[in-house]
Amino acid sequence: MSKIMLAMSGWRAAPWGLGVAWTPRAVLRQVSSLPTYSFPTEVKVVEVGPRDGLQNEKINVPTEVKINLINMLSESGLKSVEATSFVSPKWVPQMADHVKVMQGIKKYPNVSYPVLTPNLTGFQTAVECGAKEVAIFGAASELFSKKNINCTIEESLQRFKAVTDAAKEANIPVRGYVSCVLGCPYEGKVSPSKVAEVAHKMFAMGCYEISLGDTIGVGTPGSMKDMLTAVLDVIPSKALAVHCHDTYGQALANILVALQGIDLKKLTEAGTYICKALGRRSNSKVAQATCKL
Ligand SMILES: CC(C)(COP(=O)([O-])OP(=O)([O-])OC[C@H]1O[C@@H](n2cnc3c(N)ncnc32)[C@H](O)[C@@H]1OP(=O)([O-])[O-])[C@@H](O)C(=O)NCCC(=O)NCCSC(=O)C[C@@](C)(O)CC(=O)[O-]
Repeated sequence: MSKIMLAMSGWRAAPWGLGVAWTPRAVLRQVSSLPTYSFPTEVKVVEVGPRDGLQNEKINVPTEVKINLINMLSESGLKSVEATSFVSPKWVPQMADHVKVMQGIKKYPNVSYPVLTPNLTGFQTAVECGAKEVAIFGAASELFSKKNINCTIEESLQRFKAVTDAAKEANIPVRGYVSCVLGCPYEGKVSPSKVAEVAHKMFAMGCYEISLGDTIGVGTPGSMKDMLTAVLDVIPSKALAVHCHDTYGQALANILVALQGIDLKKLTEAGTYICKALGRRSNSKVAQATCKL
């Protein structure tokens, strides 16, 4: 009984509306009349715990522990493990051991180990340490950009262009993160069109994949859908990923919306689609999904 009550309260906004006879049979009838959505047949997991999780740890996690963690994650079957970030140790002391981490981990042949590189300095050091994939990280919010990487969005794009140009030369794939796609801790609401604009610029400069970050976990399935609809106007879904922090317990619901994609106009045009996705919780409660058309 309590389960039914729970389900009923959760379904109040469902398409059939309020005022129906809420018997278990009625509930089942309504569920079976829901449109059926396709789910992905393939899921790509980008494990970000060693970077996004550990960058927030207040205690100093010893380098050896990080290396062991990354090795164990590789052995677990993951194909992509974000290992560290080549950022300033003054800004993020937790990642100050990036050289040792990158040089200390076992590089399994079928696993990629992307690292964050905010500028050319970081890119060059990362490559010297053996990085074969990098990620640049921008934001759809001016204030977040300033507080995170100490420059405006426009300035960040210029720095990223230098990185993507160098990466092209070195034949190194680049992922692009856009933070604050569903809300900013400083500016509040962020418009889907701003997200689409920044994402498109990063895609146009050569990122093979754009990961859309709900940095503070304020997104909901509704805002995720609106944002993705705007971004899908300018970037093909095969090049999109979502990165959902689970701060308010919404990450899995938001990922589900991204995966279903059925209501998103570009996805409905496709006869079949493969959606690569992931959902996970790390120390910092991160979940990330990547959808491929
Ligand atoms: C971008 C900078 C470097 C600009 O920082 P800055 O202070 O403006 O840089 P600068 O060019 O003026 O240089 C200042 C000093 O930093 C050094 N420096 C310069 N670049 C590097 C580098 N790459 N690696 C190491 N050192 C560097 C540089 O050599 C110099 O050293 P000094 O002469 O003072 O001794 C800084 O703001 C920074 O490192 N920020 C990192 C922020 C960060 O890592 N945030 C967390 C990751 S983003 C995230 O978590 C979101 C994401 C991706 O998960 C998605 C989501 O959830 O939304």
